[in-house]
Amino acid sequence: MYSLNDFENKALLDEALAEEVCQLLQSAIATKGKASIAVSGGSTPKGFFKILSNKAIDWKKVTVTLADERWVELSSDAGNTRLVHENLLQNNASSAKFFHLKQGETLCEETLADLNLAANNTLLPLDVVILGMGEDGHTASLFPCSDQIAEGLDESNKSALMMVQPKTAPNQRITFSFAALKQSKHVFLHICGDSKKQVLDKALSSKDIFEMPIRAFLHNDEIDTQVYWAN
Ligand SMILES: O=C(O)C(O)[C@@H](O)[C@H](O)[C@H](O)COP(=O)(O)O
Repeated sequence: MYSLNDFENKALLDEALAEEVCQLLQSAIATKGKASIAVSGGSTPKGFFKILSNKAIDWKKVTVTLADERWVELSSDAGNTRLVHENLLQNNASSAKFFHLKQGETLCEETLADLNLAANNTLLPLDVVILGMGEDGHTASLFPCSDQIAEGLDESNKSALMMVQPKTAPNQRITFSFAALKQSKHVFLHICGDSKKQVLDKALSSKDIFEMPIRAFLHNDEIDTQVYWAN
């Protein structure tokens, strides 16, 4: 299921989302002494990252990771790691821990097994996940038409992290599976602009998750996806 939170503009959305996430991370820290959050890359979240980075959170108790990453050099503009370092892991948030999804040179079975173990030991289930959405209805790197989409959307998938080779976008990816993301305590979908609203409306209008993987989050009764949208 989902709730739509709409805002007059992007700046108001970024403020509200950062405040909500701040409270959720503080509450997780108060309850269990630590918190974890997975964020998305892309062009949408930069303003939100900047505001969140200034929030008074005990950031050294927070582990930040990405919902997905391109398997490219960490310094590359094509990846999300640099974006997160330059915009979120700044100011107060510079003391947060960062869980790198790209570790090692090749994305082989052994690398994935190590990463899955480390993710299970350090940050899963996530307290907060902020998803983005592509024009084709992909979220994280769960791309429709990729050979890995059945595995990616399989609710009983034991692998939290998996390899995806999109057919419609560049770079091999590593992504959290739907099975892992759906365990997150709080799920947000952060989208801006008219065209994304149209994609959202299309996603809400029918239920085929393989056509639009974001539907897996919007139509699942066990997930309360908070959609944050501004024009
Ligand atoms: O790294 C990424 O690209 C993502 O995690 C991806 O799922 C993204 O969130 C959407 O493609 C939306 O991207 P935009 O914000 O650029 O529209």
